[in-house]
Amino acid sequence: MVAAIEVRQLTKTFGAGRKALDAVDLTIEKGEMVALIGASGSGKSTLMRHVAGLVAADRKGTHDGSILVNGRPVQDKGRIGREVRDIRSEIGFVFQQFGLVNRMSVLTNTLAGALGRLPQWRTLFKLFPRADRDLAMAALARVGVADWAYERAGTLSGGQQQRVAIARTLVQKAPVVMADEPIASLDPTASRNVMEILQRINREDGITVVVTLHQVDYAVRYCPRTVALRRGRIVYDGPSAELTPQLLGELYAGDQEAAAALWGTAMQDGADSLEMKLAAGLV
Ligand SMILES: Nc1ncnc2c1ncn2[C@@H]1O[C@H](COP(=O)(O)OP(=O)(O)OP(=O)(O)O)[C@@H](O)[C@H]1O
Repeated sequence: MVAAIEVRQLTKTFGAGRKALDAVDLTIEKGEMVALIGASGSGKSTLMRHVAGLVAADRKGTHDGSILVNGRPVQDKGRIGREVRDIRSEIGFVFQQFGLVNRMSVLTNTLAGALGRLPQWRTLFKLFPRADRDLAMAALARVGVADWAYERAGTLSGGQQQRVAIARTLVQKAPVVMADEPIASLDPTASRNVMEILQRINREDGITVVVTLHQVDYAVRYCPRTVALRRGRIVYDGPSAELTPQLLGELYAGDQEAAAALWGTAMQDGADSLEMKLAAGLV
């Protein structure tokens, strides 16, 4: 079976020789829900941008540096593929800051997901076919914000706006959703809600979901598999359930602040958190 995302030997150097990504190999099968974790600056967003074909990897060196999405080449040896716009239409993007047009209605923002498959004259006049309007309303109902369909997007709470962003990917009919820190600006309740919706579209629709997270506890709770990055290299790729404070302490040895931050809220609310931190060598 063709993988949803296949990254081979991807290396990206910025500026004076600092590798933001260092020979990254990663295969994500269709229908998986994968967390991408790592401290600030570990390369999560850079990897996402490469998969989206927004940034080209290094050309030099011995690395192959290729990325396929649904078997189609996003980039190869530092060159962005010719079909990249078309491939990108198969990826739904969700960002930390929602990426909605605040002054437009929630419904119009959701319908924007259909733009890629409509002729330009329709999009210019915002003439969306009935089927897409129905699809958008159904998507908004699914994420629980249908009652706000005719409100301006900017008036919604952060959690509601993020749900609209997910509804937009449903209208896009994207088989792959890449969510870059979708809960970083949200409170715990809204965060759980957004993660539950991502989990639902993964389980019910078979949509492949890749989500970057700062905190491991959300990865453990919602994503069967976690990929951990450190300084541009994959230091863990396996079941989220096997991630323990001890293991994180080992993975991020010498960077205790990063390990402690990644363990995050799970550390804060357990009565045994000090013991756990001690066990992990974090204090
Ligand atoms: N356009 C750029 N020019 C120069 N350096 C960059 C650029 N983009 C990213 N970097 C560097 O690449 C490294 C990885 O950054 P990246 O944003 O991917 O990390 P991240 O894991 O997503 O961090 P965060 O969790 O803070 O978003 C960092 O050292 C960053 O400074």
